[in-house]
Amino acid sequence: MITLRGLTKRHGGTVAVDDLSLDVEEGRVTGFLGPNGAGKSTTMRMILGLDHATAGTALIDGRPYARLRHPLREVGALLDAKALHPARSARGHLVAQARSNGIPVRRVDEVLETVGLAAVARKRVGAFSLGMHQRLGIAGALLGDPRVLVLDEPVNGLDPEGVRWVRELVRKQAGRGHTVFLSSHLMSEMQLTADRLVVIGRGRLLADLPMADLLARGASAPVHVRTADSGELQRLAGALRNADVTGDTALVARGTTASAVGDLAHRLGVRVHELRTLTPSLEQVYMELTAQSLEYGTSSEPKAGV
Ligand SMILES: Nc1ncnc2c1ncn2[C@@H]1O[C@H](COP(=O)(O)OP(=O)(O)OP(=O)(O)O)[C@@H](O)[C@H]1O
Repeated sequence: MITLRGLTKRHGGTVAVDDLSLDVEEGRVTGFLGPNGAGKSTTMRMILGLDHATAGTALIDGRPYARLRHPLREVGALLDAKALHPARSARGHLVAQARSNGIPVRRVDEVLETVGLAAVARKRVGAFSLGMHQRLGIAGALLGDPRVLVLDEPVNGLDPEGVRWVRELVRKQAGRGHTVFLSSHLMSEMQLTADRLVVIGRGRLLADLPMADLLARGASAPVHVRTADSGELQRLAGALRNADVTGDTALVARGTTASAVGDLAHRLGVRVHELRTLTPSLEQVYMELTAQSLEYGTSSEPKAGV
């Protein structure tokens, strides 16, 4: 379990992390979301003892990182996957990490196998692709089979198979009762991976909820409609204030409800062949939640809804 209490980090006049208190519990995957510059990496660096907190505490199973006897056996981390010596081999990196943490070297070959790098174990890391760097970073995090994993954008640069592999890996770790805390900007992937979400903006906590509760908090779920023919669809689309036509006879309406759309279709004499409330996307809910706290936002106007 990771426990943050009043965790704060200031860089001169910039408050990177602002009085953050939360528990990242074992047995589940907790997603860590926030716009660029929200303070996710800084929070993770403080958990891992790489940045000193200006105020507050970050504890791993009740102790600060600096007081862990065998850090790699208690917490595995992936922060900046590219920060590796380019001339060393993948295996060389992991062997050095294993030796300095009292981990048997045979574990290195196990994790290289787990992350799919066994065939390139003796290649120079300098020649690795971004995806291979990520896999090697994850191998390092898994080396000590720790009960806590802190992963900063682990799927960054991975192909779809790699993304899915990370998802299955972290779900398996949580299934073993381990604590997984991971950040990502890929909302659709986060929706599939995380049980719980922590959202921050400008260093402050915006939400700390189970996934289902966060999705339910969204303004409204989109409504899918299919009509009998395209002319009727056009009539219905013209009468809705916020609708995306998704096919000849299909549209998705936002900011409304299935009953309101059904009533409207009835009034217009539009024959509805399908009417369904869709699960709101995490992306949509996240965008609404963080709209006020974008450090580098664009100025597009939010759409009016009916
Ligand atoms: N060493 C530093 N000196 C000054 N400011 C810093 C330093 N490190 C981070 N910051 C600032 O702290 C804030 C939080 O940065 P951080 O990298 O933690 O955000 P993030 O949520 O990880 O962003 P991203 O999604 O872009 O990785 C930003 O405003 C950043 O500019």
